[in-house]
Amino acid sequence: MDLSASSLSKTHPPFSLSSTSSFSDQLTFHPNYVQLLRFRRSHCGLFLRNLPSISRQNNLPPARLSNQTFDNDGFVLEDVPHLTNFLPDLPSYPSPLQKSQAYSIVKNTFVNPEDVVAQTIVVQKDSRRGVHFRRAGPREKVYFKPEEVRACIVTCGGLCPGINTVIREIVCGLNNMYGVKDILGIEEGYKGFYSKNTLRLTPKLVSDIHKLGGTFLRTSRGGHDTHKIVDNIEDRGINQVYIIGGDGTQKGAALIYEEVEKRCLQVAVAGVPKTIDNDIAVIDKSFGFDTAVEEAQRAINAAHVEVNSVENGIGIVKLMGRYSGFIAMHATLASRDVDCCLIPESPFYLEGRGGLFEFIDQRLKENGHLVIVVAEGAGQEYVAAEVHTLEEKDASGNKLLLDVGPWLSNKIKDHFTKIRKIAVNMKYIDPTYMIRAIPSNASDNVYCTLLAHSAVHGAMAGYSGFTVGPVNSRHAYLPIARVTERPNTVELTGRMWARLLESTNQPSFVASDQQRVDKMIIEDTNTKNITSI
Ligand SMILES: Nc1ncnc2c1ncn2[C@@H]1O[C@H](COP(=O)(O)OP(=O)(O)O)[C@@H](O)[C@H]1O
Ligand SMILES: O=P(O)(O)OC[C@H]1O[C@](O)(COP(=O)(O)O)[C@@H](O)[C@@H]1O
Ligand SMILES: [Mg+2]
Repeated sequence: MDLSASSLSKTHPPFSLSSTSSFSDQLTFHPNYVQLLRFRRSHCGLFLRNLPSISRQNNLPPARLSNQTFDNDGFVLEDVPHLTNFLPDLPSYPSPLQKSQAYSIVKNTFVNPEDVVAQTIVVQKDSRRGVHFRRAGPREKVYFKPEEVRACIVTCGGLCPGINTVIREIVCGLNNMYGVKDILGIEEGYKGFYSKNTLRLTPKLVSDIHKLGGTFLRTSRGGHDTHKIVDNIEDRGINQVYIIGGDGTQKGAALIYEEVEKRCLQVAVAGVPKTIDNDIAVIDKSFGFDTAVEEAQRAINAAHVEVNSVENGIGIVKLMGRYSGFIAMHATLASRDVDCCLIPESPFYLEGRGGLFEFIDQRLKENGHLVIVVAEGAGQEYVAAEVHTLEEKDASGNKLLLDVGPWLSNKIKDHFTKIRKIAVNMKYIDPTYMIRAIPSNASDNVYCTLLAHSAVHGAMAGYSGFTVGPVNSRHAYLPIARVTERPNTVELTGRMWARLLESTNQPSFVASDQQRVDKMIIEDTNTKNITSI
């Protein structure tokens, strides 16, 4: 089975199959597999602007290879687009890596075009083969002459440890592996395409940036205007676009790719997923996450030292995690000093049997102190019920969260001092931005290097409209929609959460039916002041 992009377009020359409607799906049969080709007759040519760029190879309608299915044992390849899908005459060249001193000693310098990465690796004897992604890595043929490449890099959304390493490694990877010299930095996120001058990036300029937190290119939320961005890409003669950002950014990258395809531009659009929350689906984990978990240990440790030194000490540490509690869960598991971890995925309650107050009471009696880790997105519904503010959004349209940390601290303090008449020593720590702003640790640095290089190899090989990331430890090219269609969240029925519950012995807050009924009666009794249950 030959899955190389060129062989697919050779085996099934897309434009020999004509289609008169603007969208039509055609099935073409191959001895080994069924290939679903969706041909989109769109407006190539109508959008051609008066530019000398190498993008205007022809006016043929773009075709998209949406996926291929191995028909007899359930093999599915969720492929990424290739420039030859809509520029079938695009010439290819031998990869400059063939002459690289470093790579010449590698046994297999190039990835076999048929290599794929399985999404599910735990299988049974009779399992269907399931979903696969194209393996990332250098290809024997490239679709850009190094001297004709003008690449650009942009970073969008919130900060995350490791962004600078990714920037550095895209610049150095393009330069050292492929001899690409013309690399531009787009400053301050998507809006920088049309509102800022570019910055010329050289290996020398970026050589030390991996030691710094933040993003060398600065960042922003909002400001995604697909047409203005793609106009700008054309105007500047850019033909490789590297986009580092989270789910919102990757959705924006998909729109940029669609527009590029519509205009038939020879532009490779490569996404590198970034999120400190680890909420990007499909990939094993996001860069900077390890660093964040490690740095969170310092805050948890401080809280533990503080509460261990006083009477009835209660430490609360707030960690990032808008909708996904991965940082809180992993930081808790790693630390073993945490008594209770609250995450957005697991609703909790304060009062009554099995509630947080009862648990705090027990731990104070047993140990004289406790530490709670709370993810910023936890308990939002309770805070909202009491703090009456208008629902606000940031410039990207993300809902602004209410601050659960001070709310929880006050609730606990009030309950123990006013109702239980127990003096507690509350120590509240919010290290969220301090964690996000640090440089990446050693393992994230290596990870960022692999991500950056995968993106560079993919773009040079002519893939476009893809994102990169490890799937079961092997780096792959992923369709952007696959990583943005739903967020990655902590599975409450998974073993990792069970490990956490087992390690803290905190309430699961999943009350049994009887507990629920009892709790409702107690709450009802409290409000109506009825004594009989
Ligand atoms: N659905 C979307 N379509 C296009 N662009 C988007 C979308 N969501 C967000 N963006 C753009 O992506 C950038 C970053 O998005 P944001 O949500 O702030 O961060 P992140 O990428 O980290 O999730 C912003 O410039 C924003 O305008
Ligand atoms: O204050 P800011 O910069 O808007 O960022 C806060 C948000 O950014 C994050 O760190 C990450 O969000 P993104 O991945 O969308 O950038 C969230 O955990 C947090 O809620
Ligand atoms: Mg996001």
